[in-house]
Amino acid sequence: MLRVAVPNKGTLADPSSEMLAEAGYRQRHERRDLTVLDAVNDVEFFFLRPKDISIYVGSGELDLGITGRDLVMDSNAPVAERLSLGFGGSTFRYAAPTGRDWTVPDLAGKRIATSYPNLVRNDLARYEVEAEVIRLDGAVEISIQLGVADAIADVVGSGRTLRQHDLVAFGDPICRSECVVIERKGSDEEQAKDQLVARMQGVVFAQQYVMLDYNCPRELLDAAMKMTPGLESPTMAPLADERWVAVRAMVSRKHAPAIMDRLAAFGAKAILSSDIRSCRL
Ligand SMILES: Nc1ncnc2c1ncn2[C@@H]1O[C@H](COP(=O)(O)OP(=O)(O)OP(=O)(O)O)[C@@H](O)[C@H]1O
Ligand SMILES: O=P(O)(O)OC[C@H]1O[C@H](OP(=O)(O)OP(=O)(O)O)[C@H](O)[C@@H]1O
Ligand SMILES: [Mg+2]
Repeated sequence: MLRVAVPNKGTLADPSSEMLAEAGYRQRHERRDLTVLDAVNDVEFFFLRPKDISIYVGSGELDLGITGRDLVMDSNAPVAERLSLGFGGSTFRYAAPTGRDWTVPDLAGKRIATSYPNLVRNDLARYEVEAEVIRLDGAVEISIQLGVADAIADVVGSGRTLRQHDLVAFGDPICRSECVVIERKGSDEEQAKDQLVARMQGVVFAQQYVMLDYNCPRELLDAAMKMTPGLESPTMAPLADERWVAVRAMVSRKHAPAIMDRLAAFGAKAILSSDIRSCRL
């Protein structure tokens, strides 16, 4: 049976479970449940702290895990990324009080608070900067005003928390993170792993596209096909009124509103956009 680790708390927990449910897997009903057996798909899910997930997968106890790339890098566990899930995007950055132009070499001899000590130590080594790394569990942005650190290294999402504490990010991002599926190469469950990853990939693709349906005047079909080429080519079906053709094509979700505007301006009618729940491309 395939054994898969899923975040039990934090930013990545709900979207990870929702994506697995969308891919057809059974998920927990009670937030306190630590395991769920999906007998139909022959998978057991383990709900673990995101920080611990790469340790379990790296040790070979679990076959696949869902967690943040930054946490994987901090763990130094022997795991590889299989798939990016398109959510939980963040950067991991140094930050320090505003009012000065900080650079990474300025950190020499300073105290840097972080919840990701290995990630930070590895990055400082790359710059050959020696500094004291202070490990905290969270709320790292407050550590400077409380006097335990001179700078921090932490997850930046919107940047709101940094602004609230008069901190400014500096240096290249230490890591660009998002939620990923990880594996340890060489388990006995390679086929089962491939199947779960393919189903998750189907949901990731589905979220990146919408299905567009519209009616197009027959004489404008060539131009319409150029606007919505679909994957191979759009589906076309004649309407009862011979002057019109129904067109259906997948388009990228990001570009769909602009494409709909152009189709409407062009003379298409009844332009509908609908979500795709899962797909294989
Ligand atoms: N504000 C955020 N925006 C985007 N991703 C975030 C944010 N905060 C944390 N993450 C991502 O979540 C993962 C951290 O998991 P963690 O267990 O620390 O959850 P958390 O969301 O910080 O919740 P908590 O601190 O309550 O446990 C990392 O991969 C990190 O990049
Ligand atoms: O750039 P922002 O959108 O403001 O997000 C960044 C903040 O979000 C996370 O904190 P979280 O809420 O997980 O609390 P924690 O520090 O206790 O982990 C992270 O550690 C930052 O503090
Ligand atoms: Mg956190």
